[in-house]
Amino acid sequence: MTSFGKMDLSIIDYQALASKDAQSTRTPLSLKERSRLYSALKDTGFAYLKHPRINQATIDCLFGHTKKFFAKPLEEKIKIKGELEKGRGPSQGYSNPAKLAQDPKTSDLKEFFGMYYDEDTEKPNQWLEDEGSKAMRKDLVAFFESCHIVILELLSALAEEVGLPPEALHPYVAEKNHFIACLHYPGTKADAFQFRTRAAAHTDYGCLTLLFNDSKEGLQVMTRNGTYEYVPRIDDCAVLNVGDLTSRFFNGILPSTVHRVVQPPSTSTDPNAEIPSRYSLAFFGHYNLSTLVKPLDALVSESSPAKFEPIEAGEHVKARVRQLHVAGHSLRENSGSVVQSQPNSVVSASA
Ligand SMILES: O=C(O)CCC(=O)C(=O)O
Ligand SMILES: [Fe+2]
Repeated sequence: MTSFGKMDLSIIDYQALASKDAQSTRTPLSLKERSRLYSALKDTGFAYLKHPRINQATIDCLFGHTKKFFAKPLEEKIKIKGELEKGRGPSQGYSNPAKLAQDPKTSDLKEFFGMYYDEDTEKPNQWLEDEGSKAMRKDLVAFFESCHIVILELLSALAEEVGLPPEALHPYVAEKNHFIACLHYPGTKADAFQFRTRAAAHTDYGCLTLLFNDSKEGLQVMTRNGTYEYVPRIDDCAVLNVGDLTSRFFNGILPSTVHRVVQPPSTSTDPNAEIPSRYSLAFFGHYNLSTLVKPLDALVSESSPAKFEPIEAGEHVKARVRQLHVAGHSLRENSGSVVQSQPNSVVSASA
């Protein structure tokens, strides 16, 4: 197996970033952390976010719920199978690309449970009815609310860094159009990774993503020179990354970076070796569907013209979801331009 290095991402302290003094003024420490956030995201599109209102005990408890959920028989889980006509999209409820996608031979080696804002009564989430699922719902709803507050704080920091008022981007996430994916990458033989990945190379398509992993690794981020590096999990930290639409708002200054999930490092490549399962929890912050996303005026000038045409957030997300659900695996924007032919990339998987 090709050996990959580790990515040296900045660790941003969320509590410092969010802090204010007794007069509700930003402390020097907060201002420093806010500008560190901006430069980290500008460099790589990724950063670690330490203590983001959500502690390790909460994450462990959520993993407890999702482990129980995924351990249920497939017949039970597909009672809430994600389907377009059942709600807001094909991933609201249970999805299993590895078994149920149109092309299960190249699809991601994963299954997941997805939910939107739980108070959406028009297109409600799908839940199983047992006691465990009720507890999972309650805790995921609380997690959703905490992540929403974190997204507001991060957006205010990014807005201020480019000279805008802190609330400038807040109206665009007011509808809480966010999406949570509880992910399970089942244990498998190493052989399975020969032509497939746990999550094929992709960018996230929305606002900002907060990702919480268990101790099993395998997340890789593409560097500027096109190679991949591992992003190991760090205790009490979420992995934060920029989605396509925030990248467009910031005229490409903040990149929406390609990433993927491959065979964990330091596991055997013997085709018969058992590779342990992995769980992760992704909060995909999203803009309201009707938000018109175009490079912020503050970042556009004669010397640095707009790099993107305006696009409606909902249209962009819909187009990406369509790509994803035909193939059953993640595809980056303009997927034809994934030029690497790394052993585990989407290119070799589908060639
Ligand atoms: O599970 C992970 O570590 C990353 C998953 C991911 O990138 C995604 O679902 O968008
Ligand atoms: Fe992702």
